[in-house]
Amino acid sequence: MLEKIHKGLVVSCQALENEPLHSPFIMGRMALAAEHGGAVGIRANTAADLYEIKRNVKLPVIGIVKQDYSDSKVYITPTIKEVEELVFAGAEMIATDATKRKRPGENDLQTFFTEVKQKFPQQLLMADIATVGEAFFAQELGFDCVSTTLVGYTVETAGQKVYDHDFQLLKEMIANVNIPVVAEGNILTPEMAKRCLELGAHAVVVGGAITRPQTITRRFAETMKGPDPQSMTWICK
Ligand SMILES: CC(=O)N[C@H](C=O)[C@@H](O)[C@H](O)[C@H](O)COP(=O)(O)O
Repeated sequence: MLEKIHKGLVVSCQALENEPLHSPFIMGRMALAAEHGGAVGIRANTAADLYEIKRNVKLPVIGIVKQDYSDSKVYITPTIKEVEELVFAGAEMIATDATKRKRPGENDLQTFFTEVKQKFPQQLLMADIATVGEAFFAQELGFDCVSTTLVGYTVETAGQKVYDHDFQLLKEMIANVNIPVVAEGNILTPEMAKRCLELGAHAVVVGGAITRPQTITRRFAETMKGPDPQSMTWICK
């Protein structure tokens, strides 16, 4: 799979229960539209969406299950239960939160990783991380690749965006790890995606800017209301 997505666009087709497009049927069609547009892979949430997406496209899929547990802030594929669902649904790669935060049941990342590898030794695993240290630790554990998915979504990185200072964090990750680094999270334009590849990203995952019409609409509406349309703060910060 890593070869198939190399230097390409992976489109994240996700809509949670509280989002207007929540439906495996719609995600299947989103994935088809992405395939028609030139995507080389899909990222999908839940086994149900994954099944439907696989009925619609031939592209490899990075699977996740977003699941909240009361005793942990980790919600992207937090336990072996979600991993099992994705393996049986046929995910070519499975992404999981690989920050150092405690997982449900006081589990830590290393124990979880060992459990997954024992049960599914052939399964490709993507580490969703937020810092260079987490990227390095994921490599040490044996993850197949890292993705910048969680930059800005942990306490340590609150307020940060992956594109800050011309993708400084992405550059540092690429310089510090040998496994592929995927750029993901708040990649809002084709130019930003291209820049990530120029900097050495293995691939780029784009979600909201392609598959969340409510956020695309909001960006238009808010920019149109703003006093200075030239400022374009949402891409230039
Ligand atoms: C932080 C988190 O939960 N990210 C999720 C991970 O799968 C998705 O909601 C994002 O859509 C995906 O990472 C792509 O990012 P963006 O939608 O910004 O292009």
